[in-house]
Amino acid sequence: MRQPLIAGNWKLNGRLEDNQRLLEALRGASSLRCEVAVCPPFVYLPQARDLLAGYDVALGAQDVSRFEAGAYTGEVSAAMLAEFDIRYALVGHSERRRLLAEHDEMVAEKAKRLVMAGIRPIVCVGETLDERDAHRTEAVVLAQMEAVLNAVPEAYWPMLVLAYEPVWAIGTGLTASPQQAQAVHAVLRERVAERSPEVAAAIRILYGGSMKPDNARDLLAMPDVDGGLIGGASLKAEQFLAICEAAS
Ligand SMILES: O=C(CO)COP(=O)(O)O
Repeated sequence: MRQPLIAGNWKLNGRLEDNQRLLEALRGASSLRCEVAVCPPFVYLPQARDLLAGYDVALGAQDVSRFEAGAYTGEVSAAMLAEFDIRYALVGHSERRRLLAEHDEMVAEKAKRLVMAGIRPIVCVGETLDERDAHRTEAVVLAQMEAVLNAVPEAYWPMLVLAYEPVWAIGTGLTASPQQAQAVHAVLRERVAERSPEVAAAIRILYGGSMKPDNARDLLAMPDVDGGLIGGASLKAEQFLAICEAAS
């Protein structure tokens, strides 16, 4: 059985004082049956690590450099993250693909850096509304996923987590229906199965895009939805914890 994972992506939000309240409230998540992770901005990772020490809430970063070290101003490497007990890092979030022109090859390089440093990549894939309307959803998400599978050595595939985040559902209040999400998750898992049935059976595929307490249960009830990547609702302890409970 795949243990559900609920990960909160804070995006570009947070202040020391507000974080403290939120993180203290999230300590309550450590008694739940699902795995819980928070992904604050880089600078707040040490604060989150300190406030969650001794609690079963994992830390994730929102990104990582595709470079190992050197003259890359502003970048944060996988080895640096590994010094801070970081278990997960997002790669390929659609906001970065769109606003910062990240393409599949860069996302794949980042995933490879992470696994080599012992950090589990949460690989985000998802189609835009235009791509969905043009019946290109499957082709888009499969290409995004395969770029990572092709770059990361097979021995490290068990470290991967996938996140299906339809771009049209992120921050819009529109959610993929449970059936829409399930259909894409099943396609992703089938493609992994063609390459490794064992990895396909174990890999967790999260859904992200306006997941809230009132729709989480139905989405998480789908056989191939193994958790959630939560944006807006991860900033409110009550909502985030309610989603974690729905997954437990
Ligand atoms: O992008 C997301 C998580 O990475 C989803 O964001 P929202 O939950 O705010 O739609």
